[in-house]
Amino acid sequence: MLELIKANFTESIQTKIAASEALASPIEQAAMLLVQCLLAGNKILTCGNGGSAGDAQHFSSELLNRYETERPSLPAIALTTDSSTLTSIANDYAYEEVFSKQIRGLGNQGDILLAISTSGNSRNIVKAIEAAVSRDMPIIALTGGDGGDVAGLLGENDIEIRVPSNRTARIQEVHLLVIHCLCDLIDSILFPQGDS
Ligand SMILES: O=C(CO)[C@@H](O)[C@H](O)[C@H](O)[C@H](O)COP(=O)(O)O
Ligand SMILES: [Zn+2]
Repeated sequence: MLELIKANFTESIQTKIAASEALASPIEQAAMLLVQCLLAGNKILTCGNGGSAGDAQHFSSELLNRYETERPSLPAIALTTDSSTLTSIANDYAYEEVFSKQIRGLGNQGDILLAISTSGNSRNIVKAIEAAVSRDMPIIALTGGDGGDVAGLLGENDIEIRVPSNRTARIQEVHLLVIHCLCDLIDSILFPQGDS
C-alpha cells in the first residue's frame, strides 16, 4: 500500500516537472489571450466531463469570486452546472450537444472557450469546440496524451495546453496546476498590487 501511495506521488511530481518545461510557453500565451479577452469586455466559458467538469467550475469560480487577492469579479460561466439545461439538452437531443447548444446561446464573438479533456476525444468537447469556432470564439484546450480529436480541430489562434502523460489522473492533476497558474498570471497582469 505504502509503495503504491509513494508511486502515485512520484509520478505526479515527475509529470509536473516535465510539464513545467513543456507547458510554460502555452500557459503564458493562454494567460495573454485571457487578459485580452477580459480587457475587451468579453467573458470566458468553461466545460469538461467528470473531474474536468470540476476543473471547469474551479476556474470559473476563481474568476467570478477571486483567486488569492482582493479584486473585482471577472466574467466566467461554467457550462457544467445547470442540471435543467444539461438534462433537457441530453434528453431531447444528445449528450454530445450539452455544451455546444449552450455555447450557441451564450457565446459571443471574442468570448473564450476553455475546454478541458484529458483524452481530447469526448464528443461533447469536440462539439463544443465546433460551436465555439462557429461563434468566432478563441479556444484554449487543456488536453493530454496525443491531444485526441481536439488537437486536430484547433486553429492557429487557438492554444492547446497538452500535459505530457497518458494517465487521466496525472493529467487532471496538472490541469489544476495550469488553472492556478492562469489565475495567478491574470491577477498579476490585471491587478499588479492585488488592488481592487
Ligand atoms: O476524474 C476522472 C478520472 O480521474 C473521471 O471522472 C473522468 O473525468 C471521466 O471519466 C471523464 O468522462 C473523462 O473525459 P475526458 O477527460 O477524456 O474528456
Ligand atoms: Zn479524477
